[in-house]
Amino acid sequence: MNQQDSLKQLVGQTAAKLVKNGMIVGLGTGSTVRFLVDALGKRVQEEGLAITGVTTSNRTTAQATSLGIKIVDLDDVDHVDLTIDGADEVDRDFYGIKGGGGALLWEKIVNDASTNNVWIVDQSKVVDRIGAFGVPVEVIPFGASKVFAKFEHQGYQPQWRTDEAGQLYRTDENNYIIDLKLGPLTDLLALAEDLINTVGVVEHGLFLNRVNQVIVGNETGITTLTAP
Ligand SMILES: O=C[C@H](O)[C@H](O)[C@H](O)COP(=O)(O)O
Repeated sequence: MNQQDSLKQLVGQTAAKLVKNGMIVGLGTGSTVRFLVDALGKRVQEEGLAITGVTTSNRTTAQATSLGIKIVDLDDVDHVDLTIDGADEVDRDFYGIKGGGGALLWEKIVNDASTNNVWIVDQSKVVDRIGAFGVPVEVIPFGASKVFAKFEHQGYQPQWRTDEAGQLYRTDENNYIIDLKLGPLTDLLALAEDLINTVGVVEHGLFLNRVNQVIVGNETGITTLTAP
């Protein structure tokens, strides 16, 4: 395992300890969350930890179910106690970008329904100013090229997300993703507002002040950042 994966495993295993018996737990998506779900599956199997999970992607559902974690639909619970998710970038004000794995829409919905939100990241994700990663935007397929053209016109430097086969990437909701390659961002609130008000946009990957705690894995171990 390379160093970055070791850090992802470390934060995943650390966050798994936050989960208590009886909790309704939101499970994020991505390579870091995979380690969390592995660790939770182990606790379910070895300690009899009784939890109910809601997931943010079909991938996470498949992994969690295969490990014996009970998964229900978000609409079948009245709240979520704690959601643990990864992130692509986060700054010291807890402004973040998500959606590198294409799961931003369900992730934001579960985040919104959750009393507490924790992100788990390796140190490479903590930045002074978010944006270098790009901003993923989920758009419905109908008329998507019109949205793309609008973004071009606005100077947002859009790129279609493609899959391994070179086809347009499809999300779990069968939508497309357009990545905006804007570079480090200054007026985040205005951008978020503009994106969500663009007809055809379903959701965007700017997660602004949506998390209570960030668990960061670095060479010296774990650092926990708490919301400013
Ligand atoms: O759509 C995917 C999610 O937002 C992920 O949580 C995010 O991309 C981080 O993923 P990873 O842990 O693989 O870097």
